[in-house]
Amino acid sequence: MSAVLQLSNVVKAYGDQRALDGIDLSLPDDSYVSLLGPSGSGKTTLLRVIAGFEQPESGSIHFVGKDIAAMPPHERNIGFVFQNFALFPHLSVYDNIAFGLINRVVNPVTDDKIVASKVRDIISLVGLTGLEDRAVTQISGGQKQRVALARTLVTEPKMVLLDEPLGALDANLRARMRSELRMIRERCGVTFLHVTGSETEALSMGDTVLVLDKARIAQQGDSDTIYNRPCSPAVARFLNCYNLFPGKLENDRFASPQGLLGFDGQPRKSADPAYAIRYDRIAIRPAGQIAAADEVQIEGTFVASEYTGSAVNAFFSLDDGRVFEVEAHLSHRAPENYEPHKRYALAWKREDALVFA
Ligand SMILES: Nc1ncnc2c1ncn2[C@@H]1O[C@H](COP(=O)(O)OP(=O)(O)OP(=O)(O)O)[C@@H](O)[C@H]1O
Repeated sequence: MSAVLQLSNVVKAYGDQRALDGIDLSLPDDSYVSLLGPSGSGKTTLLRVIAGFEQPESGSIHFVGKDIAAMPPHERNIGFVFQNFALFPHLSVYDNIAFGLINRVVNPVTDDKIVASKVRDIISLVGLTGLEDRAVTQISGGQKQRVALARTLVTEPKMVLLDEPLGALDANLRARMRSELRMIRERCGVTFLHVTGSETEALSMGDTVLVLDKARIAQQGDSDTIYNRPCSPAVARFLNCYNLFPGKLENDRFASPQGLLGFDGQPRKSADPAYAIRYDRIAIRPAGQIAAADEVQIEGTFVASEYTGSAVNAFFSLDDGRVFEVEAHLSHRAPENYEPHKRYALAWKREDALVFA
């Protein structure tokens, strides 16, 4: 797959602080890319630099093979969808969508028939047929999101940047719009770069996931790689599905506050040593049970469980006060009841542990 966008060593600073610190990335054409990162990691800044609303201090940006560093935003052919939709409240759905087409600086469309045909195609693409004449103040949050997207797509951009596009929607609608957005993107065949603070959203939506941490790209890969093989403790921590222990390598084991923990395979190089085990790789057994030779086992006191619909998350307190989380998917086993204040053995396979050292 060819690259639609390439950034090389892009630096953007606000005063002494670097919001982007040497970003190298290459985004494939015709794909859904999720951009995930903690608050303040530089996600919005990266979108703004790509769109041309901010000028980087250094580095190059190539879009569809062209250097666009000096090109103003309206000439870039890159669409932008904001979290707050930014619709014109006094205009109808149709007029909001037509506005960008009629008023754009480059190649405005002045023929009413062409405008009508393009707007109607897009309205059908995003599923708003029948609502053309409705005021945008009289439609739902999800419909407003679709108008915002349609208004961008009607200008036929080569790429669309979406900054937390689902952030203003309630949880139910948010989940529905995730698959809608993916479908709309597939139909129009352009690359979407979607900023989100939610790891679930990023992993479920992106063909490619970019993880930004402290102004740098911490990892870029498909969802499966990011989820199963986070490249650093920072990425694992941010994914919110790994228990992490600090410590250091001691021969072929990892010395942690929970004692010496075994693992298979080679540790990944890291300045921040840690032992990581995923929440859903852990078995809960009666305390005192002997672990198998290929397992690692610690003990913890059961605190509480949280039912999430498809899974139950159980929380244990370890001897040093650390909280340890176990996730049981309900498709794998029926939910079990654990006794508060009782000790349990927590076991996992050595091969499932990830070690950074
Ligand atoms: N206009 C500005 N002036 C000064 N500093 C800024 C400006 N915009 C962003 N920053 C700083 O740059 C860093 C990156 O900000 P950015 O908004 O890109 O982060 P983000 O990952 O999008 O965060 P969030 O998820 O909270 O929206 C932050 O430390 C922020 O305080």
